[in-house]
Amino acid sequence: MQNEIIVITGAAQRVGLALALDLQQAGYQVVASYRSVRPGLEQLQAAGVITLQCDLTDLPSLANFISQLQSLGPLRALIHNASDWRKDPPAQHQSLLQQLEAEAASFDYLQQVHARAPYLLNRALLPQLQQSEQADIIQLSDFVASVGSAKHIAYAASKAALENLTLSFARQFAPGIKVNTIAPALLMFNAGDGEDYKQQALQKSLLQTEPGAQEVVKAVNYILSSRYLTGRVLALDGGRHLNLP
Ligand SMILES: NC(=O)C1=CN([C@@H]2O[C@H](COP(=O)(O)OP(=O)(O)OC[C@H]3O[C@@H](n4cnc5c(N)ncnc54)[C@H](OP(=O)(O)O)[C@@H]3O)[C@@H](O)[C@H]2O)C=CC1
Ligand SMILES: Nc1nc2c(c(=O)[nH]1)N=C([C@H](O)[C@@H](O)CO)CN2
Repeated sequence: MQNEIIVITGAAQRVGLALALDLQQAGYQVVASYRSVRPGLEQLQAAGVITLQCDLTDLPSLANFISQLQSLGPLRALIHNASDWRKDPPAQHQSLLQQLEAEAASFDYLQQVHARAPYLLNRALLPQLQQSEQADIIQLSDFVASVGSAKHIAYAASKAALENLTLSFARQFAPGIKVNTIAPALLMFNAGDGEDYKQQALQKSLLQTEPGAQEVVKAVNYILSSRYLTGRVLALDGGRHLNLP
């Protein structure tokens, strides 16, 4: 694995940061994309991770990111981690048109981050993934892609689109490239989450725990090491699917 290149999107904080640091430490050369400058950037750079700025919804920015990656040679893996967990807009706009515009903008934006950018990156970087003896595409989805959501309907739909990409790309890119998705339920709370919210969220799964980023790190390492897993969505959800009334 020495110096094999792994690209991770949205890696300046939280899960992406933990993944980038773990894989760099394991001997890969990690290339991390970031949108905003976060404290994690310094940690990445100190560890030797190559950091590239990109807004994945902006096509000129994405094109610039892809051309920087194209100069790097063979890719061992591409990990689609970048994500925006925004709620559906409230019904508060003055006119019907304004309401539709707000909802359409949010819907389109989420499709761009979670489905369009992975679709474009997978296709553009295919020749470099094919140059690796063994290559992986790993996508980060969400438990709600399979059951829907009350307040994050557009987010859940965009993650469902991402999960569907797993199927087409796994078929198209086999046998050289494995394509898998990880679908976590709660991993990490956000700063500002209150105690009541946390208790409610914890009780949604059978295991009732906040597992943290390392759970994804372990799942990614498992997928990278497997020679027989492709086209699958790996559930990482504490048994949330069985927590029925
Ligand atoms: N955290 C959790 O409990 C759960 C997470 N997941 C999934 O796991 C993955 C990691 O989660 P988490 O660490 O919480 O993710 P975050 O919400 O912390 O987002 C990761 C990064 O994505 C970046 N990003 C968002 N929009 C864009 C964009 N348009 N262009 C480029 N980068 C962008 C953000 O950049 P910026 O810093 O600029 O905001 C952010 O740093 C995600 O795919 C998430 O959906 C699934 C279920 C539960
Ligand atoms: N991109 C993100 N996706 C998700 C987040 C997040 O912070 N960023 N958080 C969650 C929640 O943890 C949820 O699973 C329970 O509150 C879901 N997706």
